[in-house]
Amino acid sequence: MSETLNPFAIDADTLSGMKPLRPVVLSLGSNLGDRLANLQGALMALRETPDLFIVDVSSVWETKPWSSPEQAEGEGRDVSQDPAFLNVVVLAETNQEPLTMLDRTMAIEDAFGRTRGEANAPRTLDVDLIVMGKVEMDQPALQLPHPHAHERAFVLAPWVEIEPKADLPGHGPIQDLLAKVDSSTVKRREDLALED
Ligand SMILES: Nc1ncnc2c1ncn2[C@@H]1O[C@H](COP(=O)(O)OP(=O)(O)OP(=O)(O)O)[C@@H](O)[C@H]1O
Ligand SMILES: Nc1nc2c(c(=O)[nH]1)N=C(CO)CN2
Repeated sequence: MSETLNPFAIDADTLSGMKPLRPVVLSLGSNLGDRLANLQGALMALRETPDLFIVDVSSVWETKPWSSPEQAEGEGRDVSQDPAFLNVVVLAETNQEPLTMLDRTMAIEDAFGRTRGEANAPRTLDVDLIVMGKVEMDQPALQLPHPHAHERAFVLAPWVEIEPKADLPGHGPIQDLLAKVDSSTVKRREDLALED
């Protein structure tokens, strides 16, 4: 039988260059400067990121500065007097590699005046990668899933709002995780929203 030409066929080279789309969850926070404008700008920059497709954005949440239990017990910075954060969670899909995404999110932080000093210091913009599909990484530059996500109400509450059935790999359903953390530290700001 003679071979017919299929105009929709994808050749082998193209196919091997195609990377799978992975779901990605990002946490955005700001507690310095014009917090809402910083989050809005970061969302626009994410929308302009090649090969990153925004699927959903949570409400804006006002959240108390969080620090790890060790830090709260006196090792490290006392964040209790720091200004409150505004936080949102963004769901997206990407075929970028995790470290490429990290480069991009750090460049976005820099563009919004982020300075890097002490851990948990007030910041104009923080963009954390929470999960990227099933990727597991444990390098200083990038840990996936984010090692503190399961204990952070400021991540879990906005995430549950837009993806209630999600699981955090290694920890289970995010609704159950949210039930275990102190939700009195986070409050949805019904008067605020990010624009598309
Ligand atoms: N999942 C991740 N998302 C973002 N950055 C990460 C992640 N895993 C490791 N990092 C690394 O963490 C470094 C410090 O980040 P950052 O200054 O934002 O820390 P932090 O916000 O004070 O604390 P935390 O990382 O607990 O949110 C970054 O340079 C980045 O390379
Ligand atoms: N409420 C709140 N607390 C934090 C936040 C944040 O975004 N929101 N980010 C931190 C470092 O990533 C540390 N603590």
